[in-house]
Amino acid sequence: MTVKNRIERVAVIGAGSWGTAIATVLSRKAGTVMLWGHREEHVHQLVVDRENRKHLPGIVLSDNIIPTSDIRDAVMNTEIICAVVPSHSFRSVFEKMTPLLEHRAIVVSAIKGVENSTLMTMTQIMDQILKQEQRQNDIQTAVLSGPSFAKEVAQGIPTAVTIGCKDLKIAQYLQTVFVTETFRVYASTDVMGLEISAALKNIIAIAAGICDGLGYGMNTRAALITRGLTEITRLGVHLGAERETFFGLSGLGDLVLTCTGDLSRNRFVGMELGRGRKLVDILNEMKMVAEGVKTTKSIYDLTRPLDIEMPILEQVYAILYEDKECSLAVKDLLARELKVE
Ligand SMILES: NC(=O)C1=CN([C@@H]2O[C@H](COP(=O)(O)OP(=O)(O)OC[C@H]3O[C@@H](n4cnc5c(N)ncnc54)[C@H](OP(=O)(O)O)[C@@H]3O)[C@@H](O)[C@H]2O)C=CC1
Ligand SMILES: O=C(CO)COP(=O)(O)O
Repeated sequence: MTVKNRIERVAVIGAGSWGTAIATVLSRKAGTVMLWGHREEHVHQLVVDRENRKHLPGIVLSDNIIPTSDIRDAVMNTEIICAVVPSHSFRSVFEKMTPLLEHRAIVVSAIKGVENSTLMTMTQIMDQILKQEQRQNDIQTAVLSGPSFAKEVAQGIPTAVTIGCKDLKIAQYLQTVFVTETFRVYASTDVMGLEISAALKNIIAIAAGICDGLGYGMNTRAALITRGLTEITRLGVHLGAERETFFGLSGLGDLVLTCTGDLSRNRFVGMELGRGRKLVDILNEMKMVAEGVKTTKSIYDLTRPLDIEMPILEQVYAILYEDKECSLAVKDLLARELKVE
């Protein structure tokens, strides 16, 4: 039995689908799980209904999950905090949170994205703010990533993820905190590899969705997953990540899940684009975040000055931000100069 380390109190910052699912996992391990949401009326609804109707319908919140809209209340007396807000809102949330963190707290990002304005990953944002607040030697940061649709995790469907921290001992401690009978956790020290693979798989999932929306078949999807993985690995290794990470749960694992799974919001955006709809209309209708849209811009801006070949990224960028026709983008990908694999 691997379900170890029952702890008193943990906090989940972000009451969307993934935050609520993680709270459900942690509720089996912790005495109290504080679940922070940014909108008071949503938190009130969680308190009254004991269900997140908007983001994770059908899952009953156990009694030890305490929804709150007061971030001080959420992080007070709490050693482990899991951050699960959309990447574009993380900086402002973390800025609010930092002065309130207990001495020696550990903040685990379960967010998959790269910030538009700074091109930073979530742990880079944390490191920057912690330094500004002179708390870099006090607070530890980590990442949770892997193939994990919120709905399936909350339903207790067997799932495996990876937790990364530069300090292996802390990653191994967090393993024991998050693991349950159905939620298996691996440890890693390759924080950059986990964050880059997690963010970039969403771009490839949009591409896979586009091809599905255009009516292409399994051959196309398999090619995209394989060449997408090459592209993600190329950038990750350039940024200092370990090659092996891209063949693990956060790399190949999440790429396969998101490029093939009907629950993926990123693949959904791609499918609708492939069917001919406009991005703005698709996003306006969605209740949840599709991180790949913003991340495509971040990674495009990040790689432009670098000499790194990212052909799928470039085509997804052109479709999302330059209104390129989807079928023309696929045609251009296929017409590229022939290569050695
Ligand atoms: N869902 C999944 O299966 C998985 C998601 N992830 C990652 O988790 C992260 C969160 O995604 P997910 O929970 O799915 O997204 P959702 O869209 O389901 O929920 C996002 C949550 O963040 C809230 N939010 C929006 N803006 C802000 C803000 N400015 N400040 C604070 N909170 C805000 C939303 O509130 P409201 O809607 O009420 O405004 C909502 O509660 C993403 O990076 C995603 O890639 C990772 C693995 C699995
Ligand atoms: O990251 C996810 C599963 O691991 C969720 O993917 P989507 O954001 O595309 O739904």
